[in-house]
Amino acid sequence: MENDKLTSGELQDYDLEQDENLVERTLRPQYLNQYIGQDKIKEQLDIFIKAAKMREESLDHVLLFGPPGLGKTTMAFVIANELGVNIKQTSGPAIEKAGDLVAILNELEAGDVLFIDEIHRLPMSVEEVLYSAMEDFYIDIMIGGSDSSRSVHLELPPFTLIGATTRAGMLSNPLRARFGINAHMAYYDLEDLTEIIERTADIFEVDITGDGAFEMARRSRGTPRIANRLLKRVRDYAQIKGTGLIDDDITRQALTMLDVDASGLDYVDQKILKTMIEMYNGGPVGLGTLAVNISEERETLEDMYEPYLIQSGFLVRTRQGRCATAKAYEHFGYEYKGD
Ligand SMILES: Nc1ncnc2c1ncn2[C@@H]1O[C@H](COP(=O)(O)OP(=O)(O)OP(=O)(O)O)[C@@H](O)[C@H]1O
Ligand SMILES: [Mg+2]
Repeated sequence: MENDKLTSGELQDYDLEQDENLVERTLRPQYLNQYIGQDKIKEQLDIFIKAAKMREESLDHVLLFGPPGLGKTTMAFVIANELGVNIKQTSGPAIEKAGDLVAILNELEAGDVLFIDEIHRLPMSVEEVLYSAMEDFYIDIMIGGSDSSRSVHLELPPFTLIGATTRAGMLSNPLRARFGINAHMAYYDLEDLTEIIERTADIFEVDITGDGAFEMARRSRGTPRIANRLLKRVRDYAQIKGTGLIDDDITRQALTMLDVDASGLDYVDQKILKTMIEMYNGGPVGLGTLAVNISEERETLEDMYEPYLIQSGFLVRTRQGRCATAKAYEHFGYEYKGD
């Protein structure tokens, strides 16, 4: 160890990050039967995986799409475990040029999984190399300078590409068409979220009542990552303000302190809806205008906030823009004059 070369600050950051990664890894389900919810996707994958293994072929390419924190990365690792193969993980923005992708592809062994997160952010020149790799397991690469450049044909072992994206709409048609299996991840229902929270509590060895888990599930925006994060914070609260036991009462107190309201709307969700109601008469208002008003990136609103607000009936998308619904008015105690 060359600790003397690190300042204590650097060392501390490093340790914290390791710690966080470790927690994340222990929380991740490893196999399909440990993965809670998304029943339809699990049922399909189970069949396709078994069939591919029986034929000793690589699994068809899989596209996972859905809002952040629903378990896409987790699912990619589960698929590789079920197949009993290695998984290599990278992301769209990390692959800057075709050569980067060639280097990654070159290391794959037959049947391996290549997981590309945020696949909608692949540069076009890289995407084009992926087409033949996905379809026929070869790539043609240009090597040498401008005068002496020639094309080299490289055969690849059969592999499974798993792409994850929060925005299926941003994927080009040729890329999308090359995925044989499309899995649209949905927000989790209360029953599944309660189970996820109870599972995580079990791993953390904290005591939680059924009512406590349910109350937390109600406020988790249908998202396992949020559920796990709330659990960590409520655990802290229960330890300091209570006996350590997490029940519905402690959960409500802790989440009120965290500005998570009874419908699971966080500070930004609340700000979006209140801005629409108070400043724009409930809409229609354009997404860009909203983003400026609440000082968030437009993309963040579209990927992280809007889908849940739509799904839970607080917001609708119209041709003219976004509108707050009667449910949103009622939620904040405003009188609804629309419809
Ligand atoms: N079905 C599930 N059962 C139990 N825990 C889950 C499940 N799905 C996700 N989780 C947990 O939720 C967290 C987030 O999952 P994950 O990182 O896979 O989400 P993601 O969809 O890849 O998010 P992002 O789009 O931000 O990359 C992880 O800690 C994971 O352990
Ligand atoms: Mg992920």
